[in-house]
Amino acid sequence: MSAQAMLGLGGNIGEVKAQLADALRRLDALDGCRIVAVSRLYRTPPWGVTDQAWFNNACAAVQTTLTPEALLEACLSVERAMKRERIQRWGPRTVDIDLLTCGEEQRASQTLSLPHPRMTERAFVLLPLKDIAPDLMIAGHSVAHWASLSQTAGIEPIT
Ligand SMILES: Nc1nc2nc(S)n(CCO)c2c(=O)[nH]1
Repeated sequence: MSAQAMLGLGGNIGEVKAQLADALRRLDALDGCRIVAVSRLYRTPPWGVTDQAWFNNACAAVQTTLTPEALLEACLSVERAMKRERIQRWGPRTVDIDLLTCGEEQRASQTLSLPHPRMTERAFVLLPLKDIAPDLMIAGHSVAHWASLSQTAGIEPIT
């Protein structure tokens, strides 16, 4: 059984563009995962902890035969392989991979919430996601609609 999942990728330490490209290559190389679309890269103001460097963000679509739980573990394994350090919650990071959606799956556990609970509030997710899935429905509205409501001040595509 195959489904399309959406990932949010970001970072604000180091050569982020190269790091995100490496993360996507690693995901694409995993059994049961195939990257089928990647958004432009965006420069975005930090959300959450605001006194930190601006981020680079992108979104990717993955065709996958993995369960949501296995896909989450695959994303965490790529972060570990790239030595992503979790220093401070919502603080600076080299590379971060968020599982946003996985087909029509819904989850609400300690380890996994699907769709991602904050994705409709985050312009750094919605703008890249609109590049590749503008008509994806989240909580009754399209990604394009959520993006039109989001605070996009200062967010620019880099690529
Ligand atoms: N602009 C921006 N702000 C963020 N705050 C957090 S936490 N993160 C990590 C994503 O969960 C980001 C991010 O990727 N981009």
